[in-house]
Amino acid sequence: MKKVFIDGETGTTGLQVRDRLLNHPHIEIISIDPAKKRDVEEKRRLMKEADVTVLCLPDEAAKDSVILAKEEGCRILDASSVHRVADGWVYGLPELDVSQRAKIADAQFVSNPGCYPTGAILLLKPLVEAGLLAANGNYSINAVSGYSGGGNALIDRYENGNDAPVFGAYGLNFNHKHLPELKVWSGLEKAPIFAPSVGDFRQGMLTFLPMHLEGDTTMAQLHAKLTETYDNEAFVAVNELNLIADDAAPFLTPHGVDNTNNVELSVLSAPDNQSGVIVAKLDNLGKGASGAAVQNLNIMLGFDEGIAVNL
Ligand SMILES: NC(=O)C1=CN([C@@H]2O[C@H](COP(=O)(O)OP(=O)(O)OC[C@H]3O[C@@H](n4cnc5c(N)ncnc54)[C@H](OP(=O)(O)O)[C@@H]3O)[C@@H](O)[C@H]2O)C=CC1
Ligand SMILES: CC(=O)N[C@@H](CCC(=O)OP(=O)(O)O)C(=O)O
Repeated sequence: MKKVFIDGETGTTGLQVRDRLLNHPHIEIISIDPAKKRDVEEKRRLMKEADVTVLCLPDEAAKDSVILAKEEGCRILDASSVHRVADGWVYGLPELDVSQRAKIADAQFVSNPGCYPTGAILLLKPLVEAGLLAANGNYSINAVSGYSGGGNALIDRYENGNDAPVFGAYGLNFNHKHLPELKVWSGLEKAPIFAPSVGDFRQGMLTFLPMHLEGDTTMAQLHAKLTETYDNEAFVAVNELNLIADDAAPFLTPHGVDNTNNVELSVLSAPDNQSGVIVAKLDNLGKGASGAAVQNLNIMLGFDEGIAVNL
């Protein structure tokens, strides 16, 4: 058995990592006494005992725990957004490219991706790398998330408050914390315009990339590239190309992969085959957080990466 300490076990992400690991045959969770969850020396003791510590903490608290891990030489998987483009850290998106799994397996420090970037990077990276989308292009991404993406505070507002909007657009200062990882790991030269939103549903997420293609590139080519790229990936499915006729417009919802580690990519082409939308669907708490965390833990600890990734 390997031992995992979840620092922040009672938060939204921490609880879901714990619930998944309770079904893991080769991992034992070592828990902190709730009364001591902010006690630095107790954290240090558990980190030293654990094979990997998962940080499910607000950003500032995650930085403090990383200082301890560095002092003790412990392995960390950080679910916060602090280290996603930081030196010395490996980006925990195994499907990023063929070398990523080996990097995750060998790393002392792995950063779990943000929920929105997971969908957007899976869409953009292979298309930019193949030259089908320009690396220096101007892109706009809009997205909608379940309210659990805002952690305990937003969950409380939606489930116990009386002022939560059915729908709200935010991030409109164009400085969302996910922009750096989105730009770097998609291989873009300029950060996209990113307009996220939240709706009155607990979990689920859609990330949209609308586009007009340049030159001879077609939506069918984008679809073929995505299909080829993720052909052998267990957690990324590419739907059939949807060439939209007037009477066949799909109705997309953020649901269908809730509580799983799965991502569903769709290419929706306008009849001209040179404009349309590509879309990623995932569970912000699943592949967007806790499912991805367990997948990364499995890779770090040498287990089959699909063990216990779904609730
Ligand atoms: N929710 C989501 O969809 C996703 C979240 N994340 C990331 O995961 C991390 C956690 O987010 P989330 O689970 O949503 O947040 P929550 O607010 O739901 O949970 C954070 C938890 O950390 C605890 N905590 C705060 N400070 C400390 C500390 N110094 N030591 C120990 N525990 C502490 C909190 O306890 P208390 O309640 O007592 O303050 C709470 O239980 C964040 O960095 C977030 O960016 C990543 C991907 C998706
Ligand atoms: C609805 C909502 O508030 N979502 C969060 C992102 C949640 C997430 O996954 O981001 P991290 O992994 O970086 O925490 C936000 O936009 O800040």
